[in-house]
Amino acid sequence: MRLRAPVVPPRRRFDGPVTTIEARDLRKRYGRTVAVENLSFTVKPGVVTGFVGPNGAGKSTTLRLILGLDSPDAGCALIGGRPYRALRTPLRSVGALLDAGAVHPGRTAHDHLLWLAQSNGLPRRRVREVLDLVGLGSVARRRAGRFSLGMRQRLGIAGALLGDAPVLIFDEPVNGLDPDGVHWARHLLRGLAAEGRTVLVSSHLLSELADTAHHLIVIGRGRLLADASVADLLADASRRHGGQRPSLEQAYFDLTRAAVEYREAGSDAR
Ligand SMILES: Nc1ncnc2c1ncn2[C@@H]1O[C@H](COP(=O)(O)OP(=O)(O)OP(=O)(O)O)[C@@H](O)[C@H]1O
Repeated sequence: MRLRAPVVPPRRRFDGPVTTIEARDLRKRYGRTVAVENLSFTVKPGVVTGFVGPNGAGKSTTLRLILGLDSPDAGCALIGGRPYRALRTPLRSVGALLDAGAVHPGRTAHDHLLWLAQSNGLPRRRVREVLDLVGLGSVARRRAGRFSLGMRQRLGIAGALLGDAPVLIFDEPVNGLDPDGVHWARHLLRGLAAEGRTVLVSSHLLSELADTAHHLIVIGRGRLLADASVADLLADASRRHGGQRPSLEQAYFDLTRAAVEYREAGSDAR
């Protein structure tokens, strides 16, 4: 089914607290596999920050550590200076889309969001608001099990927006969206940042972020490779390529070339 592209609402200045996401010397290993090693960065409000790296770089692990779904072996992850598990109203503090498939297939889109809203003390009216915002208003009473991948993705985005949080984290948000949907999602993410929110978007495909992100955090083999604005990354790459104008993709390949293989603990003396 083809959904009408939802209208991105006019910008409003977000008047909630200014909040950052911080990773401080994060380390996580699974057996001999290094997932994340000495990883530190700060994600600031007002811009879309892309979180990129090759497959197996440690992006999902980092997001799970930030969202308190896993515990680090060392270091810490903070949202507004607190670990996720210490947040008193988590969904009002941080909205996240990690796995769009994590919806009971027998529940309607409306009931899924209502359940989320009620279990987080959020007003019922937010359900209708976010359904309209993501363009699912007309299929609100349809069971999520009958949704296409793109519709499930929109439902996941709706869940992340439910708490009107100052911090938003999206893992592969355009996965399964058609070109209209991708265009809409880009505007949505940029709009949320323009409202003054902190927006972190993870992807293993730079092309998905090239027109969206203002700033990039690049990781490979669990380590930080770059934490810079898109403009600075392009300027650096241009210097490396003798003044030519390389694409952002070329800049990314330069950074990640040596980091595309998985690594076991102790197998690399870097
Ligand atoms: N629960 C786990 N048990 C064992 N190894 C794990 C576990 N979770 C992640 N890993 C390993 O940690 C490394 C980092 O994985 P992670 O999923 O965080 O990377 P990613 O950057 O999200 O990759 P992708 O882009 O493919 O989703 C990989 O080598 C992965 O196999």
